[in-house]
Amino acid sequence: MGKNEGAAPAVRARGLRVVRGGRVVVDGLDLTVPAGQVVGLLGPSGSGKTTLMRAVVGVQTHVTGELDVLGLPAGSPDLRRRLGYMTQAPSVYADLTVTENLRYAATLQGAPRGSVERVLAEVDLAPHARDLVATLSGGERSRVSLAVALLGAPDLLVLDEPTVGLDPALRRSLWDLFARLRDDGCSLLVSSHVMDEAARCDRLVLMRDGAVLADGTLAELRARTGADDAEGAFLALVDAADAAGAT
Ligand SMILES: Nc1ncnc2c1ncn2[C@@H]1O[C@H](COP(=O)(O)OP(=O)(O)OP(=O)(O)O)[C@@H](O)[C@H]1O
Repeated sequence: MGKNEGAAPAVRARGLRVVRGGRVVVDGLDLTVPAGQVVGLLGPSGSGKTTLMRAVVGVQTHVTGELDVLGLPAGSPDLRRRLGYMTQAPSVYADLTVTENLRYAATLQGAPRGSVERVLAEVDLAPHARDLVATLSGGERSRVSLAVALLGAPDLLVLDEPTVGLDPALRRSLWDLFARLRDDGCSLLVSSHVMDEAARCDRLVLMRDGAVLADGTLAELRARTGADDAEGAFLALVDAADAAGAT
């Protein structure tokens, strides 16, 4: 039996609604993300991916409807140590070394001793442990942010566009890491607007205008639309939704 069999879904939303700046940006969203999978949250810029992730990790205000994370209401104090979140903006100090950043974050999170060395190895940054973050490349810097999110050995990792701006080899090594974390029992929700990353996900959630356009495996979405890839499936689903809306 798999580690996550019978486990509560990683995320379960019913009628989720979020207002930002006086505007409804997520409207009646229903979604179930199973545990123990790498789930890709895909959609164009402004479709609500970041807003949904912020609601999941409990930092978004003006959220109504039902939202459960690992079987508990989003924002529950008990979830704090079970979630890892990597935002689009770097969450590390440029004037500290990689290790200093991680030690500081580990203290704030109350992460166990030894977690700094563990995450350094996980994101392949041990050779840069003593380097100032200011001297790292963009890809190395985003791996430091990822390492911070991994410090508490989270059950659910929420990553907002972690591969943006990275070269193809680095993107591949990060997706390999996500698969390893999944194999160790972690659930991952990873946003991207690069549709070709869909092939690395166990399951996809396609978002548009603050709602879920479709969700399923890439094979299911391809079969449903007759498209060759995620981008084709997304466009076919947009056309179908527009045609349904026009009638
Ligand atoms: N602080 C804010 N105040 C008001 N509206 C906001 C705010 N942040 C985002 N929005 C709006 O909410 C909507 C959803 O934005 P969100 O950042 O969730 O989209 P996204 O899919 O993550 O986009 P991207 O891929 O560009 O990050 C957009 O229309 C955006 O303009």
